[in-house]
Amino acid sequence: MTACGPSSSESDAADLPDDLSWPQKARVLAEALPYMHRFAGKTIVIKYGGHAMGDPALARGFARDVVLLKQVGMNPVVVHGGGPQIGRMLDTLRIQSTFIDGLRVTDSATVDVVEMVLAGSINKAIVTAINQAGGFAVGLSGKDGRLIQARKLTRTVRDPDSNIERELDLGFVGEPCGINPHVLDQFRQSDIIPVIAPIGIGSHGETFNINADTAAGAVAAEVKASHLLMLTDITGVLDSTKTLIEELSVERARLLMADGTIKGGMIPKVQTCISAVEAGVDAAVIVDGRVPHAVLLEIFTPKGAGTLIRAGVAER
Ligand SMILES: Nc1ncnc2c1ncn2[C@@H]1O[C@H](COP(=O)(O)OP(=O)(O)O)[C@@H](O)[C@H]1O
Ligand SMILES: CC(=O)N[C@@H](CCC(=O)OP(=O)(O)O)C(=O)O
Repeated sequence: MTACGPSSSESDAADLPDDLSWPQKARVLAEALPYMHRFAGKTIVIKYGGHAMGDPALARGFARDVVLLKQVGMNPVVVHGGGPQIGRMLDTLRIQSTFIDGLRVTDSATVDVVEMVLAGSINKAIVTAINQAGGFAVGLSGKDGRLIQARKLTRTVRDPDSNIERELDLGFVGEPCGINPHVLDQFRQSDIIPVIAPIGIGSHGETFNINADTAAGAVAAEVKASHLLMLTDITGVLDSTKTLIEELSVERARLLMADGTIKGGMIPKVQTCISAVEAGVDAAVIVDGRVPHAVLLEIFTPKGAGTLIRAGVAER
């Protein structure tokens, strides 16, 4: 390929505060070596949430982390969200939007905007950032190669007064019912980093809006990822006293959702982590994306930056 000029991968190294001496930096690198060996060849699915994307320096740091994972022999797969960005576009277009349990009720006008924002501007911004950081990213939505096949999501609620169940209609909100692994297999063999927008394709060609956490979990389960990292804008799962829970068993997670301690956008995140570890993903971690290089911290150090959920006994 003909080069058109330098990428910014070297020039933006000074984006983040430099608070380590050179010997400390050398030690960090040396300590990362065993993790590089352990995770070489493993697939790491990273869910990059809309709230974690706000700060340009952090976004550049994220892109560099992803490139570094690929460079040292891992197989990063990025699945992104963009809820706040969709919300802003809907506001501009004066389209009202409501959420039920963290899911956007999606009518036909809304699904067009969701696809435009997710598969259009956000997907391309992330692809550009990774490529600027020296990587080779390719953007896809779940429609490309029928990567994410989806069906309409149905939700039932029980009326507390009458105790009668009724079905809620969330419109074009979908749930993944099949992931085409061949598409991602092609990338695993190459230097390409896939960046996936959580748009699903229905059996009749309909477009479905899929919560990005759910999409990331389905991808992680299908590709048998070793790690699922969920980058968000909070330190992790908080208990009722607002204290960070560093390790969360599946049982306790279910209790905290039932008693309302875990609510809103954290519900699909935690449900996704549970499904992922039950499907064989070794570790699902809700990570604070506001921490510079949160991905590297989580993968290359014994002390991660959020809440770890894994089947069996969790240790950290
Ligand atoms: N128990 C909890 N612990 C932490 N965050 C929670 C909890 N319950 C609800 N939340 C909310 O979930 C939000 C994360 O979900 P969301 O806004 O959808 O993030 P993203 O855009 O990264 O997917 C947090 O910012 C917080 O407001
Ligand atoms: C069904 C549903 O809620 N879809 C989400 C898709 C984007 C998303 O999940 O983005 P975050 O990860 O940034 O929240 C939405 O419309 O906002």
